[in-house]
Amino acid sequence: MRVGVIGAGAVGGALAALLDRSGHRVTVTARASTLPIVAEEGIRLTGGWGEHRARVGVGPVLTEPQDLVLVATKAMDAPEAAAASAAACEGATVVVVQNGLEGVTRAVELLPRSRVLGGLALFAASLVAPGEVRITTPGAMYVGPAERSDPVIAVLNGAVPTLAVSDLRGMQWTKLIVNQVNALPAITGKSVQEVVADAGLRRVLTRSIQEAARVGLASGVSFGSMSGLNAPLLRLVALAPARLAERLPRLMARRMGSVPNPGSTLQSIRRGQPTEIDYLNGAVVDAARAAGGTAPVNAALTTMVHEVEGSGDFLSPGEVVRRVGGD
Ligand SMILES: NC(=O)C1=CN([C@@H]2O[C@H](COP(=O)(O)OP(=O)(O)OC[C@H]3O[C@@H](n4cnc5c(N)ncnc54)[C@H](OP(=O)(O)O)[C@@H]3O)[C@@H](O)[C@H]2O)C=CC1
Ligand SMILES: CC(C)(CO)C(=O)C(=O)O
Repeated sequence: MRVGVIGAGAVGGALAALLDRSGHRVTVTARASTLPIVAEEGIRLTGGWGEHRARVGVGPVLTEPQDLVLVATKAMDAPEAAAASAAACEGATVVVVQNGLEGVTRAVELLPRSRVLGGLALFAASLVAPGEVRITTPGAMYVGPAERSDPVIAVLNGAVPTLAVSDLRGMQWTKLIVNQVNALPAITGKSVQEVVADAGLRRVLTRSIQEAARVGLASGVSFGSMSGLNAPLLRLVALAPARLAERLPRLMARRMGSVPNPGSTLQSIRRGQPTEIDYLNGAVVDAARAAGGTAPVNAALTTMVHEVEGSGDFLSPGEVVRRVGGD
């Protein structure tokens, strides 16, 4: 199958390499200094799914028609990146592999001649250098709305464990809960596992998770089941005393394994790039407002990530706990 991947970063690079390994004809888009490196050396995959060097086609945009296209940029870059390759997406299935709530809706508007699906990646990937990706935690992809028998699910599942989902919105919200682990590494420079091991930061993370789960419930969301999280558990976590709810971040860190995971937001900070935080904790703040409430912990975390983006200076755990305030 002809597969195009828009955005050869951590997730796009990993998926491009895995699809190449399972025999597909893969072309990726890349910018600036990444393009000549991928053209010359391909994409190198290491870590939890083994080693592979993928020789893939590469250009600034997709020019040839594709059967399947994966959009794997950060949320704020996706509209421009997808529009630039729109002609090659005509008639193709486009899977927007992205965190946050809005990616699919925006892509449907931009690509009216494509079938657009959403993709939620539960694996953790680090872009260690241009064209080089390390899988720090292997995990599944959830794609939908789709049936189990959908040929696109079969193609993806041949490369990376992929499950079809019917209620994409419920799954996007559960992923938004998982992505509560992103902000604190971006603010402190620590891995997700280090954040969870720190008592003060773990308390802040627990409060942001509980707040996000309450906002989801107030918005009428029916949380999907993914990676040990499901609707009854998240309802329990939303209402439980903080001490009990702290078990959830501990469970999430355990599932991540021992290889330090910076998360995708800290990786942007380390590269001096803008982060996606307005689409993660920021989305919780927006949803709270739409439901007539507030989300002060998620708002404080969003503000602090933007501060670190601007200054490049990480905050100490004590400062973060103080800034988030009240228990
Ligand atoms: N990393 C992870 O472990 C996970 C990430 N995700 C989600 O997946 C999505 C992608 O994240 P991730 O792979 O980490 O992000 P990266 O920043 O590693 O990769 C994004 C890629 O998109 C490229 N890009 C940006 N704008 C354009 C454009 N206009 N045209 C072409 N390419 C462009 C970037 O190029 P350049 O290098 O030039 O900036 C970069 O290579 C995000 O929504 C993230 O939240 C989900 C699960 C896990
Ligand atoms: C799954 C997880 C938390 C992996 O790090 C992720 O989605 C991200 O980093 O954006």
